[in-house]
Amino acid sequence: MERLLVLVRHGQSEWNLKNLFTGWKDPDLTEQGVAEAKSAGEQLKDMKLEFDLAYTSVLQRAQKTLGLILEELGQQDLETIRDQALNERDYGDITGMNKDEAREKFGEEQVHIWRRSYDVPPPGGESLKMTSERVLPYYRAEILPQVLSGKRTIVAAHGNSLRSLIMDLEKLTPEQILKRELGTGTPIIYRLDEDGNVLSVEDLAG
Ligand SMILES: O=C(O)[C@@H](CO)OP(=O)(O)O
Repeated sequence: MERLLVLVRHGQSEWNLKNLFTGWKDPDLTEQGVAEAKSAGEQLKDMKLEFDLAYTSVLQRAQKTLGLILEELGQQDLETIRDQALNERDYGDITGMNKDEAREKFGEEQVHIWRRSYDVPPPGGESLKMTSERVLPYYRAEILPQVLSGKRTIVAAHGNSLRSLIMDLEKLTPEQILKRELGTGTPIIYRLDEDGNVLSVEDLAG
């Protein structure tokens, strides 16, 4: 039996383009983001992949990315479950701030710690560790059992919610995961064994 799990970060959003901390804010995709999502769909179609179930966050950039991918695959009516557990990490008080302006105001090092340390949250927001603490229980309770039952599953979510999942799937250390940058609209294809361990991983970013 095939146990297929595809993860994809949303295409470029308006706030990615403006270089703003986004978190739980809900900007739309840019034109480039739409193109990235369509091209992710084409890549999956070329690989002859099809899905039985989809998951996404409650944020439109992830939902629209998923919708465009499914349209390319001719699967726009696929059962889709939307859950806040898959949302981007909450950036708290710095949400909406320009990332370069934040570096000027708080210093390069502090901003790097907020963005890429494992367990230091930005003020009023979530660290990657805190993000994992909501993503992983949801993955284990809701998504994994479906994958293990043979439902080919796609998850369209966000840089940091997916990082916490990838860290767990690939058994990475905090240092390893924090160096991993996920491309917008780039699918990562996992095949799992019957216990949910990764048998193979293919990152279409190459
Ligand atoms: O702004 C955000 O919400 C995220 C993802 O774009 O940014 P970062 O790269 O700092 O994790």
